[in-house]
Amino acid sequence: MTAPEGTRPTRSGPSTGRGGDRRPVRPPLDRPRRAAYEAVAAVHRDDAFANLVLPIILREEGLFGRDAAFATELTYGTLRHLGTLDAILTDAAGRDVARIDPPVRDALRLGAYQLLHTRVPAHAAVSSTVDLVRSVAPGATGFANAVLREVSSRDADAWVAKLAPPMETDPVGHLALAYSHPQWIVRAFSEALGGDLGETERLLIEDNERPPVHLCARPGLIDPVELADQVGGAPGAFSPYAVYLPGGSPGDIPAVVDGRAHVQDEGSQLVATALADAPLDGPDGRWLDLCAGPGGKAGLLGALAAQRGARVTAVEVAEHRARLVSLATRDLPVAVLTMDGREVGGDPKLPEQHFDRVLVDAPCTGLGSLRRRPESRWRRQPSDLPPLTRLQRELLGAALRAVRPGGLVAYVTCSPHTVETHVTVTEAARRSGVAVDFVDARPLLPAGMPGLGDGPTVQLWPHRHGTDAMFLAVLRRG
Ligand SMILES: C[S@@+](CC[C@H](N)C(=O)[O-])C[C@H]1O[C@@H](n2cnc3c(N)ncnc32)[C@H](O)[C@@H]1O
Repeated sequence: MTAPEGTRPTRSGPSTGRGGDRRPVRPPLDRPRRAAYEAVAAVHRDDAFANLVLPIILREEGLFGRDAAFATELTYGTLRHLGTLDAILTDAAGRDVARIDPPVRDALRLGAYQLLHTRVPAHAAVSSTVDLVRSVAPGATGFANAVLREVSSRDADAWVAKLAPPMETDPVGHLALAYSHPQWIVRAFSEALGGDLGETERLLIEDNERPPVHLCARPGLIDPVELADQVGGAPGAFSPYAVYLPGGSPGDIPAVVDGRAHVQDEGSQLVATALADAPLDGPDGRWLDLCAGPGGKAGLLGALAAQRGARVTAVEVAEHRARLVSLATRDLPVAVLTMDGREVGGDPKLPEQHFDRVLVDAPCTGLGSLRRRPESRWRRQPSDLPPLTRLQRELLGAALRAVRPGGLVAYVTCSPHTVETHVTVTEAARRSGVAVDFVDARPLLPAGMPGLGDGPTVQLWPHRHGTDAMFLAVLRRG
């Protein structure tokens, strides 16, 4: 495709001099867009994670403050909206995006994102993207220019109206295209929300928002109101330990540096606290975190355990993640074991019927935190579910062996997929061979918290509670 007449961007850069060569001097590629391009390209080329690769690129480029924020917005926004952007680019280019040279494709995605989802003026979005294409694929500037002119001929809503199937006949297809999620994930969310398409839509919208940063003021170490004052934030709506951070880098906060607070979604705080606060008869000194890496919940449980004279055993199979647990729980009564949590009963360090409270924060698809990992919705596949659910069942089975009679097990996922939540819990309990009762988890969450459903399990939601979509089931061993 060649650029139609009159669609080439005009340039107004300073001239190189009088008379002679009057070609404009091109401004150097702007560094925030270059950084965003490098991050998006690394995600697609190297399977990188945006949240890991982008900070490195920003540091290498020396980008801070507003420039870093702009690069971050472009990177995360482009990756979140990728499905919709690709459908639009396919239409605008007259060929499947899969058939566009990858460097040009990633540049076009960034350009289309700026045109449709930011306040960047159209001429700036087009010309900066063409500059970018010139630097990565000089022969493709005319093509890029023409595609972006076509993209800019409609706004985002008009593109959705043109390309999405009708909501009435194909609601999943419509929502998937309109809100840039794979169809199988839209279907899973809708099922977990009881088929309520209006709520499903609100959830998808929330998934495309920049997530807030929550801090956990570790109980007994720092008062959350004091922490909120220090960071210019606000105490959380639900968790007694949550503080909402208004901006800035959490790593620069003294209380985070010295271990009195850590970064943790409020939903994660709530499920860990629910286990710690659930009424329990008999001894209460031995707590177990069976899937502890990188240590967020172990940090909170450790601080609560310190106040109550209990000790936490934190198990993590991956060595580097076990090291992170040790760091996150230094100075707390937490012993870290690097081993497979399924070895309960097969290793003297993990005896059967020994622990009073057990947390299984199981490995899962992470569909409940898509806001935080912008590329993960495109990486995850339905085929991930069978091996994950088998592991979840085995870990929950191990937890039910580890807990003493009368003791409590909390099963937690950061996914609302019913196969990872209800199906896993029901199946693991059935296969465990021990008597198990479901404890109603709703009263274990703060009084007055809305939208907790019919129990006994609890599903938190970004659009209802402002948290990740954490699932919680609490089981008592008979
Ligand atoms: C959802 S993450 C846990 C998050 C953690 N509780 C926190 O709050 O920071 C699940 C963890 O389980 C670990 N894991 C996976 N299989 C395991 C196994 N068989 N035994 C113990 N840990 C396992 C993973 O390496 C991962 O760190």
